Amino acid sequence: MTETARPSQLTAVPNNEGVDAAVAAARRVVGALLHTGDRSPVEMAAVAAQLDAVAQHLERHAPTREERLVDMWGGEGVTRHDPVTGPENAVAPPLHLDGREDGSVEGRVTLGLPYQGPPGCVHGGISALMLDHTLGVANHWAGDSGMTGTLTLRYHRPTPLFEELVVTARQVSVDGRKIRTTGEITAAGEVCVSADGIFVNKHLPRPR
Ligand SMILES: CCCCC/C=C\C/C=C\C/C=C\C/C=C\CCCC(=O)SCCNC(=O)CCNC(=O)[C@H](O)C(C)(C)COP(=O)(O)OP(=O)(O)OC[C@H]1O[C@@H](n2cnc3c(N)ncnc32)[C@H](O)[C@@H]1OP(=O)(O)O
Repeated sequence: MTETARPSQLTAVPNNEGVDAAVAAARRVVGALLHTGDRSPVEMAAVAAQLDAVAQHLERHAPTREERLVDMWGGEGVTRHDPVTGPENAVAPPLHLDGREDGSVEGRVTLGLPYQGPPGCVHGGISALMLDHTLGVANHWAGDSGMTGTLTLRYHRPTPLFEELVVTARQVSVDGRKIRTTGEITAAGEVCVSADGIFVNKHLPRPR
């Protein structure tokens, strides 16, 4: 194999400390709020006050938005903030993607109640989000990448919550600036959602 020197981890690995640890706790809070709901003895007004106090503390010590944007895009490697894989983003499931030697990328994730659409199943927009991102990362892994121009999805069967999902994607072709990419989400070996994307080779400048 000639590719062993290439890093195959295409998404940021969470540090179990710093903001990543706080974000993991925030994800837990989001899940716990949804699981608890209003029909519990929990005093939600007190919970709201505690959470507001945490938010206020963070806001007081945050850099400006412009500074933060520069910081977010400072590294040349993988992003830590995106809403699919980002360990700094509490709304990210998070999905962790690895590059495979056959040129495709693969990630595994189990989603809970915050991502529910139909009863007990993943919201179709969340599937679209994961596939859009995974197709984008597959392009990055293949070498030619760009912005999503058209993303076509087929929902074959409901995508289950609370079960391991495998999200895969691969670049199919590059024709000038147009990049074709496909991917799918499977559960227990069955295809739940498949995606065909046309990406256009364009990159917005990083904030400086
Ligand atoms: C978020 C994290 C990013 C991290 C990046 C850095 C490192 C991280 C490492 C790994 C991660 C890698 C990747 C990131 C993962 C996911 C990425 C997320 C994807 C997105 O979330 S991205 C946001 C949504 N996306 C937009 O916000 C696009 C808005 N839009 C535009 O910016 C323009 O509209 C554009 C650029 C689409 C085209 O504009 P343009 O002027 O450059 O194109 P032009 O007219 O020159 O056409 C040239 C040829 O493309 C064909 N063509 C044109 N438009 C098309 C379309 N829509 N569909 C199909 N084909 C189309 C024409 O037909 C022609 O084809 P032909 O040559 O054959 O005639």
